[in-house]
Amino acid sequence: MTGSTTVTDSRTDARTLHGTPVVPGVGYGPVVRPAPRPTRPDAAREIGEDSRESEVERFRAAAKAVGARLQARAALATGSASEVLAANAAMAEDRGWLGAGAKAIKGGADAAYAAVAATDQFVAMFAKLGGRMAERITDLMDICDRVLAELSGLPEPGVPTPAQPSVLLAEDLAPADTAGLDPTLVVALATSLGGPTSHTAIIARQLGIPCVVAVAGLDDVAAGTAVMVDGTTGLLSVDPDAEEARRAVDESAAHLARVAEWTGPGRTSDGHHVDILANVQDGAGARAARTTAADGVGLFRTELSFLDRDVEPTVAEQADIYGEVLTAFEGHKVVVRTLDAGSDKPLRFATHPDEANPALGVRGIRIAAADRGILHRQLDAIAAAAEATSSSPWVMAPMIATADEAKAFAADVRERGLTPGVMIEVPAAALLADRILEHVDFLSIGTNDLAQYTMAADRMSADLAALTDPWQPAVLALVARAAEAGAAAGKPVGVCGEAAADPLLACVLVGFGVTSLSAASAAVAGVGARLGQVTLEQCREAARAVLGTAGPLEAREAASAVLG
Ligand SMILES: C=C(OP(=O)(O)O)C(=O)O
Ligand SMILES: [Mg+2]
Repeated sequence: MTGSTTVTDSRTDARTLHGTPVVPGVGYGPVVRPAPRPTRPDAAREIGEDSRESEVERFRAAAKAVGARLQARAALATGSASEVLAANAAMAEDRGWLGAGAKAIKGGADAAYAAVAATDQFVAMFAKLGGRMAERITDLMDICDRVLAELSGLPEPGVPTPAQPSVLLAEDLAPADTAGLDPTLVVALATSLGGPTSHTAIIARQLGIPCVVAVAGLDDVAAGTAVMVDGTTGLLSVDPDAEEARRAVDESAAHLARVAEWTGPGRTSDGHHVDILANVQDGAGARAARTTAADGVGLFRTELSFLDRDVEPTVAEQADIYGEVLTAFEGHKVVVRTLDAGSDKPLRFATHPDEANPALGVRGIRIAAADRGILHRQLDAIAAAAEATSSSPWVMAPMIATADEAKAFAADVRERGLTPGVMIEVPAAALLADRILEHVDFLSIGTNDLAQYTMAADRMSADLAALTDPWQPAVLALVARAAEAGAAAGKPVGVCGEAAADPLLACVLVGFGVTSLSAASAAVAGVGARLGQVTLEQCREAARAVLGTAGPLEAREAASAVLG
């Protein structure tokens, strides 16, 4: 039940695939695909004594080619992406690492095995040193894979950096892969797996790359084929008419440019104020969000800053990172979420290992139940960042299920002079929102997980994408209940899940009584512009209408009928 089909466009005879649209916009170009990681040899191939010198040369030449390629990319990239690529290029030609490889070859090993042996040696050393050195492990393993691929004549592993604007197709992408994408070179993105709230979708939205997920038949589209991805309709056309495709890209860009002219503040056409905020994951994201009309940050996903860490960052390191976001939005509202580790966002230093069912396991605030120290150190870091930047961030906990959890969290937050709130993303919390509000100052509804847990459907599953649709009336009924509890208590209730990034649904949420909408930077203007076209009464009428429907399609239609 994917809701995805394959049809033939009779006008162009192009093959059209259907998926779930997640980031609006149209991109057209040749397909690039991530290359698989090479298999690491676990035993050496014996090299005869008289061939060892040339084997050393082969090893050095492969490392040099990898370094040169990374260096060339660094020269084309800008900002931190360029710095990271240059540092990795230097690592490929590190004398210590090359020396360790050459030594293994002189001992009789082949170049591929020597690359792995040298890497293992340095990985062990970096792990022992810890801190910043330990963070280089992933980079070094990546260099090793690239050298192995070069030695075997295979394409470079991982997401390629295309030479021309291209469309990236993949099964699914890790957050680390998508975070480094250059939107001028990857003009659209489509995956065969992943739901509308998967992190591929979230990061694509942050980068403003048109994106469609859960596309059936995608795996059959070969690299190099010209495709057009429409992130508004969810259609992917294979080999479309080139002229028509270019026209569609231009029209979509013109539409997005008109929307981008929206400058805020967030309000309905009759002046009802709604905070339109941005979701960010680090300082760079916050600085980018600052260039939009966002009134502040409604969700700072702190865990995304630490996906590549093996060990918990120190309080000082954390404070620096949080301070960057606070500085970018000086004088504005910033809502910091404490670590939401586990399940689809595993952190090596905070995730409970070996769980049969991680989405229902020890994730989010539940980690603090086992290790309160990790939460306290993070709150200390947020308090230190607040003091250093003279700001007053709001702080919220993910995955709260009970009023007692909210009470304990609020006490820890207030102790540090900060404002406590919680996320509503577990149905139990939505149902008892009134009792939770006795302890905290605000709520923020995470519709991504709320949909997952309400519908008992994995948010990462392409097969279940129709169930995790935030337009599901059951999910919306819980949102309405939490918003009502907030209105009764006179406390703000925001939405920071992907529902807030859908301009039509955003109006419905306002109709429920939601006081702020937080979406990826790329979605801010679209949401603000749409809200400015409707009255508060229209939003309320649309909200009443969707609650009377039986399914997401009917709910969308009911809202469109009222909101236009
Ligand atoms: C905002 C949410 O949190 P995340 O997507 O990071 O789990 C959510 O669940 O809606
Ligand atoms: Mg969540």
